[in-house]
Amino acid sequence: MNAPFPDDLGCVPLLEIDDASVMRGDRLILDRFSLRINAGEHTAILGANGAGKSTLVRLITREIYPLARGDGRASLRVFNRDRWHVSELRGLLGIVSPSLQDDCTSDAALEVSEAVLSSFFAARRLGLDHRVTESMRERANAALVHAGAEHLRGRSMASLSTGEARRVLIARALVHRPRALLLDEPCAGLDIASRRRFLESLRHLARSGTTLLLVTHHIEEILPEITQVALLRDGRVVQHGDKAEVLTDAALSKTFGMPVRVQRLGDYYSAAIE
Ligand SMILES: Nc1ncnc2c1ncn2[C@@H]1O[C@H](COP(=O)(O)OP(=O)(O)OP(=O)(O)O)[C@@H](O)[C@H]1O
Repeated sequence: MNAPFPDDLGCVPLLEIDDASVMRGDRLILDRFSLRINAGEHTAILGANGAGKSTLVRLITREIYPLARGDGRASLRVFNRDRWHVSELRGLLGIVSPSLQDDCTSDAALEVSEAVLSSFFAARRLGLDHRVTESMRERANAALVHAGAEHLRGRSMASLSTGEARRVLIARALVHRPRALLLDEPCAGLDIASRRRFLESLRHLARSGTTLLLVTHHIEEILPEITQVALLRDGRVVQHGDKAEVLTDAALSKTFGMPVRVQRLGDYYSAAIE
């Protein structure tokens, strides 16, 4: 049974995954997986190729489902609820993923503002039956400004660089003023300067109150504002907690299956294979 949303979502866990097991094909990919992230705790989920990160993202976004638990209890709750209406979910958790980017950039006729506005209708494009109000346009413009993408208005999504398209997708997610953003490999395909600029824009979002859940292979992308890190390996959480306690040589070596040396560079971290 779902409880009504409390007025103060800051006091409930953003994400609770409790003993979730997920099969893909005939393989068990997430094995009795548990993770709890509190609202307001900017968190990075770090793991090697094949650790199960995308599977976890798809579990959270309900593209795939966990196996039923023996006790009948739900193994996934977002903001204290295990069932959502899509429109409610969009208002809570914005999602930026490679599959969404592929969908939007493969449509040659999709224009940037339309890509953002169509999000109000949970659609990829605006249709004849979609009534766009002035307030929706204002919110879409504000989201584009917030994501640093206002100069891209009028361009087709297919014509944008990877980094530009990523900013538009962030605007598309922000248009609902979500409490949290789930970002799956958001720096993939960006050069080092674009990556740094993009990470700075995420820092701005984090400081303005949007909780970030950043899924990545790269320790270098863990922003100063991110205080919590969960390490994944073979579909399980190796370690989860305060960044400084989790980002150690031993924990990273276990996560990546090789001797890793972690370095701290100001507010950022980096890692190298020894
Ligand atoms: N549809 C599928 N059928 C069978 N196995 C799958 C399927 N999708 C993913 N897997 C397997 O699940 C494991 C985890 O994959 P997943 O894509 O979640 O990892 P990841 O951490 O996101 O990896 P990467 O960083 O390389 O994207 C991998 O071993 C992968 O081969």
